[in-house]
Amino acid sequence: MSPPSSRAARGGFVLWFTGLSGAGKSTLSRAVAPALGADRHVEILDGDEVRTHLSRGLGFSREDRDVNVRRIGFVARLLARAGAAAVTAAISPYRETRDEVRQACEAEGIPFVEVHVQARLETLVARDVKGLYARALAGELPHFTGVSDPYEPPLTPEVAVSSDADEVARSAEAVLAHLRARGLLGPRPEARAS
Ligand SMILES: Nc1ncnc2c1ncn2[C@@H]1O[C@H](COP(=O)(O)OS(=O)(=O)O)[C@@H](OP(=O)(O)O)[C@H]1O
Ligand SMILES: Nc1ncnc2c1ncn2[C@@H]1O[C@H](COP(=O)(O)OP(=O)(O)O)[C@@H](O)[C@H]1O
Repeated sequence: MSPPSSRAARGGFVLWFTGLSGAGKSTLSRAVAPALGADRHVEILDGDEVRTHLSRGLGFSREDRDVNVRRIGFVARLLARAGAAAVTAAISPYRETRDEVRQACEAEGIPFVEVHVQARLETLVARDVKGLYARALAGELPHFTGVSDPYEPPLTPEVAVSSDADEVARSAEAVLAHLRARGLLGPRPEARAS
């Protein structure tokens, strides 16, 4: 196994989006991904997609969510160890479990960047892309995050964006600016040219 310094030289990191269903995790992960890939491989581990493959059969109890989040964290860590930008987009509602994944990454020298994608419940209910909030509010979906199940927001995320207040491009730029400031991304293309 190679030492952490050579991993860091290849530039792998974990970019972890967390937030309620419909807050914009997938949208933002897709928006930032092209900018991450200039000099490294990029993979997106999307909650919905993971649940059709890696976590097929898991439900939404605390135990099942924790298994799901730990699996996503494990795969993200392997990808980052190999030099990729591993982008994750799962609700990941429990602080302790997210922090466990963070610690496992940081123990190996892998940067872990947590992005809280905030949105007011009323915005999500109005959006209701999948019709799940209507069902949850009608009592038809028990354990629905933010309605009938907990969501523990990060206390000190590296980046917090609000999809109520900001356009996708502005939120994406906030994430990319943080990555640049950390030295995880090259300069903007126009800055490089000048
Ligand atoms: N009870 C309940 N609570 C929350 N979400 C539910 C639930 N049932 C189904 N869904 C759909 O599953 C998606 C969330 O899966 P995740 O893997 O991201 O959740 S978790 O991190 O394990 O908590 C989530 O997708 P996103 O909207 O992409 O977040 C929902 O579409
Ligand atoms: N500022 C914004 N940031 C992110 N998504 C937004 C924003 N404004 C509207 N949306 C819309 O909200 C929805 C978010 O859905 P999605 O990205 O699948 O959320 P999640 O992955 O968190 O469940 C999309 O339909 C997206 O177009």
